[in-house]
Amino acid sequence: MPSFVNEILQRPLQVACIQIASGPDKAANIAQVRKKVLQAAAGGVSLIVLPECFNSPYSTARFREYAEPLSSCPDSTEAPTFAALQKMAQEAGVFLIGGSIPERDQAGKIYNTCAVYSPEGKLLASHRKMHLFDIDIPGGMSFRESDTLSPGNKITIVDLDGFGKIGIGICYDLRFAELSMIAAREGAFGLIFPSAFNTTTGPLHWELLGRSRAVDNQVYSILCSQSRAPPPAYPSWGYSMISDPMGRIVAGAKESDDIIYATLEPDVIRESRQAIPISSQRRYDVYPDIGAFPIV
Ligand SMILES: NC(=O)CCC(=O)C(=O)O
Repeated sequence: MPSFVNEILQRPLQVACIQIASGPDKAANIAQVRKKVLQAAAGGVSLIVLPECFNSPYSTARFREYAEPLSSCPDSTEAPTFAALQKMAQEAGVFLIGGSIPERDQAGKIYNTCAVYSPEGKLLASHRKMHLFDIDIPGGMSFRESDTLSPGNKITIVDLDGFGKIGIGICYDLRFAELSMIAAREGAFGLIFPSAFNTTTGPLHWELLGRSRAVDNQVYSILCSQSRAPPPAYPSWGYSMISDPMGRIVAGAKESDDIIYATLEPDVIRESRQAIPISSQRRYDVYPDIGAFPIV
């Protein structure tokens, strides 16, 4: 069981979140991301995060058209986005949390998938959005990802060599505290959520959820959103933000395109856990230990 004695974040980590809006031109979306990744990397960061569905419009009717097969050796004709991400990570020399794009499996099912690359361009892991965004708020946001997407079935924890572990979720996954808690209990120092929240729930829940996941688990939470695009595009909330383990927002964007930066500090995790020792105060004599859930 990791603790502050056995550092969960081994050294300070400089992070950037790229907040952009995607449009219908896939090649232009990829080119935009590449430009921003190289720009952020020039600032000396080691980890870059992209938003949800950055290679396509965020639309269930369009996902299949933009979907690509995922492999550790992507073909640039068949999978131009995955191939570009792999190359970008290498070119920039950073860990790259590749937001998400629609992924097509061999059976033709489509997933909302985040691919994670090492600074050498190796595919380290992939996360398929587990909780599909199906909501219907009268007079507000209605969306049904399940019309075209299939859900993933695993919690994704990635070892960033030399730093420690992170947990990955995609947007709506943020609402399910179990995913975050299990990743944190497995030793993640940070929870990363490529996102495209919306303007109905965003004002109420986005900041609340981001800060809560950080405080619940005494880790950093990193929420990277699409920026707000004019109608008829999906109304992304924006407001990418990084919260520290005390729930302080240490970097934040507004609605428009931006790159936000923060340094994640081992001391901040250690100090919050020493000051408020919730991990040793849990009442497993009263309720079950969800953090003991086996990861397959
Ligand atoms: N892309 C998403 O999963 C959106 C989630 C969202 O907006 C919410 O309210 O939850």
